Amino acid sequence: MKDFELPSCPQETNGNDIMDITMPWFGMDIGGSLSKLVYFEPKDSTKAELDSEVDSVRNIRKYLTKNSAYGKTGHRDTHLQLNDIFIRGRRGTLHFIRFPTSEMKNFLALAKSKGMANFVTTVCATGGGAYKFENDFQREVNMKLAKYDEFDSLLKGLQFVDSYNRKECYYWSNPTDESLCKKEEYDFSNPYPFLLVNIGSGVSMLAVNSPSSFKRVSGTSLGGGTFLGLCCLLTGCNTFEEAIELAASGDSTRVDKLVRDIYGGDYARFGLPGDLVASSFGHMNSRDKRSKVKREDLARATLVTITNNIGSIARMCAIQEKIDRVVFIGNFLRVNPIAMKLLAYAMDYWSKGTMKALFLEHEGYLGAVGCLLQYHQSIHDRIRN
Ligand SMILES: Nc1ncnc2c1ncn2[C@@H]1O[C@H](COP(=O)(O)OP(=O)(O)O)[C@@H](O)[C@H]1O
Ligand SMILES: CC(C)(COP(=O)(O)O)[C@@H](O)C(=O)NCCC(=O)O
Repeated sequence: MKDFELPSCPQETNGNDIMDITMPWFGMDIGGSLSKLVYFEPKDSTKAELDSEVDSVRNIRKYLTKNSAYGKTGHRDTHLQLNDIFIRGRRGTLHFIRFPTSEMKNFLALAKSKGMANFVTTVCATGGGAYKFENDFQREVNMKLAKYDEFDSLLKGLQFVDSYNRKECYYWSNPTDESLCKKEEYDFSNPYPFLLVNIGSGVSMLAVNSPSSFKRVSGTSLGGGTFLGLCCLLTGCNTFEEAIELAASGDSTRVDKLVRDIYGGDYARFGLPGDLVASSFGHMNSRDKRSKVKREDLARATLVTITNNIGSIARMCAIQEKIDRVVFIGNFLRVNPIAMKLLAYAMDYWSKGTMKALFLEHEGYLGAVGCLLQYHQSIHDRIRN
């Protein structure tokens, strides 16, 4: 286990003093679709520390750790909880909480009602929402946001989480054979270089060469937000979970035009197999085919279209950067084995086995973790200087 040598949790009070007291430790990643909140709960507090803990802080800790649902839309992913984590010499538990960014107003009202405004004067935040909602945090709950870049945060979070969780990184073995395809652990202790593909609302691709050296090489606006948006339009579904459930029992070949629908079989000269999608949604110009298609088929075709497009761009970026390991993260992959297997298949098949698709258990929370770590580092630096 690696202690990242971060400071204990000093907190700026309203009087701008730096105090080392037991306060809630948060990292927030406010994305285009979901807000991710990571909460570090110290587990090594002395009796004196616990006795001196103010009621609001105790109430916040209890509220967050005893519940797994907050209001109608907030969730704690209890299966992702990490115990025995060391941050700046403090031992504790990391909790992972998410809510739709569209609920930010309600989140701020809840934070206010729990007395957060009285104690936590600065919260570390990353993602576009750290900029967009900065004034709302200040106005509604008197909180300052310490803002960190989302890609710096992602990479710091990735290194930290992977160093703690032996089972963090995995791949899908035998991706070209559905009956043999299964999830396997991957030793990511020697990771560089790798391509990081963050599939959030949109998609960003980073070539990562060392812990501190990366560049954003590409991106696409056809991402997780596009999948959900199109699925809602085409099927009338309302949630990501519903969209994935529909897709799981759908048949995309009733929607997509395949190579064999055009060639009658493979297009052998250029190695295009008959079951390859030639034209996504290509059948849907036919009134007859439209009349037979089900919501499930449309959801599946949407998922396949978006995923294959991301896989194809990722592969081209990996070739261009001469990288053979591609790590896919972001909440689009949450409860989404169909997409992961498709990406694993695409990387393996088109690279003739030379490229590997990797995945991470805390796929959607890396930015929030990294942001929490950076906040502690910067406070540490401020105290030292
Ligand atoms: N409960 C959910 N609600 C909304 N979108 C979800 C949910 N679970 C997974 N997703 C998917 O995750 C995407 C957002 O991923 P995320 O990594 O959180 O990105 P962002 O930072 O842009 O919010 C959504 O566009 C959607 O495809
Ligand atoms: C603007 C973003 C970095 C925001 O991140 P997100 O909230 O989607 O995770 C991302 O949506 C993105 O890279 N979009 C693709 C832009 C493009 O390269 O076309």
